[in-house]
Amino acid sequence: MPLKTPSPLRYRILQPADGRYIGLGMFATADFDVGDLILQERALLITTQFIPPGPNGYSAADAALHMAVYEQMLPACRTAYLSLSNSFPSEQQEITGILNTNALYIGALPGYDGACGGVFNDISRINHSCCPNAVFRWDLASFSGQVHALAPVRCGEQIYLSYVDMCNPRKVRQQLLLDKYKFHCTCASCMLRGAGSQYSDLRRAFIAAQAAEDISERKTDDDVLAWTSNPALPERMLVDAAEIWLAWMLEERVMEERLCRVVLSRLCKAYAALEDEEGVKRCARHAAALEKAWIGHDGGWLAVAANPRNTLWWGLRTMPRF
Ligand SMILES: C[S@@+](CC[C@H](N)C(=O)[O-])C[C@H]1O[C@@H](n2cnc3c(N)ncnc32)[C@H](O)[C@@H]1O
Repeated sequence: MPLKTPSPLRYRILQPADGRYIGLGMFATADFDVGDLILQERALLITTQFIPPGPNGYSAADAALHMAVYEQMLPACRTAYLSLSNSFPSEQQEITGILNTNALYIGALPGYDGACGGVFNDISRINHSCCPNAVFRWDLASFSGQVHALAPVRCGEQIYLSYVDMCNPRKVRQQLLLDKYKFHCTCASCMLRGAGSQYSDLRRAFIAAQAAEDISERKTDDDVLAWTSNPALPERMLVDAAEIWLAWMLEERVMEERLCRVVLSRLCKAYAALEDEEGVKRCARHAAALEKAWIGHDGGWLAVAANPRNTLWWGLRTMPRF
């Protein structure tokens, strides 16, 4: 499939003015809403060996593979590749150091079940934040990498991805980033101190714990049905709890994919059961935007937002029972 990157480009690669990041970063030159495509780009290089390597670095066979892939690149791609940053100057070959610093996870490709990584001319310039405003996804149909907004991004703001699991507490994230990517994270979340930092760690731990629970769609349906059929349970019991989960994920900018999906689905169903049309629309639109960022399309949520009264859950809590 052809690429869909908007023309002219709606971002620029610049040196961050605040000096907090090493090297360059990507900045928005337009406003983006949640789910909007910021850019789409084919990789300079794709390799079947995904980084980072084990504690002993890459084997000689890995290094030979990197060299073989590099040698197949077109000259213009090689020049672009060599101009990317290298946080591993001690690696025996520069090509491997650049790969370590810049590869993004692509996952399996048809014909190869292992994990692949890709290096990109522009996407690999995106700095890390533990409270990112964008997400990377591999789009097989166009054989390219896509970056979508995960939060509203205003013109002039820097675009960030997360390189590590954001549910970890600050200290663990910092150590992971130092070990795997050789930098001290200076993102807004890592700059929090004292009670602010403790509160952030607590909320992330809570998000991780919830995500590890049985939060399947089936469980959601069982919970919503149990609540609709028991008038003794408080009317806003389900929505109040789910709104708190959602608010914490939004405030931390930790949009844990599995948990977000279930929380928004739970909210849509509970609001429908309460005949709260605006509640369903708001949550279904949010779910549609996030799905666009994660899977490339709205996942059917726009149809729910367009017609909340058509859902199976409509009025289940408010209608008289026989
Ligand atoms: C994929 S590159 C990102 C683009 C890079 N800044 C450049 O100039 O090409 C990753 C490197 O950028 C720097 N970097 C990324 N995020 C950072 C952060 N939150 N704090 C400090 N340095 C960061 C580190 O040197 C890291 O190894």
